[in-house]
Amino acid sequence: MKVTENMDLNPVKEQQAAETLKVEARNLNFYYGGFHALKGVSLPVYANKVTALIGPSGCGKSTFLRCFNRMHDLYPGNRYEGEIVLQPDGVNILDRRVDPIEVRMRVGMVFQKPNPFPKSIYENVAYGLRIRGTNNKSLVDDKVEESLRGAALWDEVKNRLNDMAFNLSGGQQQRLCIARALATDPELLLFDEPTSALDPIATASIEELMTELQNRVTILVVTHNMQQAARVSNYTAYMYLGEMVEFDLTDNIFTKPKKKQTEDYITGRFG
Ligand SMILES: Nc1ncnc2c1ncn2[C@@H]1O[C@H](COP(=O)(O)OP(=O)(O)OP(=O)(O)O)[C@@H](O)[C@H]1O
Repeated sequence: MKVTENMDLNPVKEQQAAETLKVEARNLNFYYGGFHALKGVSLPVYANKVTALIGPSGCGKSTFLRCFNRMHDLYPGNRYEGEIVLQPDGVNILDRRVDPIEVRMRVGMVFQKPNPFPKSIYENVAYGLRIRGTNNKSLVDDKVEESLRGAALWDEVKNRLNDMAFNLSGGQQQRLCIARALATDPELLLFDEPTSALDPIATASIEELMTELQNRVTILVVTHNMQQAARVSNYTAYMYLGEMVEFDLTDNIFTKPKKKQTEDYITGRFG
């Protein structure tokens, strides 16, 4: 390779430049009433990659994640400023004119504790399709199977689709919630500490699933577990007191962070 004077030799920048942006937070501020919880946060989220949000308790990870599907709209007094731009259409999903229900079809969410609806396994997965008005039985059947396969649950439940979802184990319930989120073909999946209520075996299967799902969806995950961030993510963002401190390739964050604050956190000296 011929090196010219102006050539950017920073491999991180080169790698990032080669990625496709799926969604980008731009100078995002968020307020719970009078409390300023997110302060000018910007973050690129690259398509078909896993991006992990880490940081000490209370730094705003969950608050930030919930902005991506307008979940804060459900409570009065909450206020966003700034933009979250979803590609490829460049729509600012925080724009009041954008329907939050439509946003939630494109941006799915999986919570810390598995939260299946009090319905059958089948109806849990079919739920989003029914909201969308898809009622054709064979279409719904196909989508339910495809989503359960996508969540690596099909083989375990194919003969008991009419059982209540609560009869499944915790790990199976979490995979069911992932299948439910996948059924509407989301472009972005948000995971809020998805394994903190699970045992190590169920945790490993969810982590494996996240890696497989990258082929079809972009993932943003909040985790307290730094080993998990290191195992599953391509990019990591470190937050502190409502601000974005550092964002980089996960390998760099864990081996050569640029900011001392990040280094102190990942080495366990603080937080
Ligand atoms: N509904 C709410 N009303 C007012 N303040 C809130 C609300 N939810 C969270 N906060 C505050 O916003 C800040 C960020 O909280 P958040 O839950 O986003 O942090 P976090 O990094 O996800 O924490 P943890 O890792 O403990 O889950 C905290 O100071 C918290 O007390």
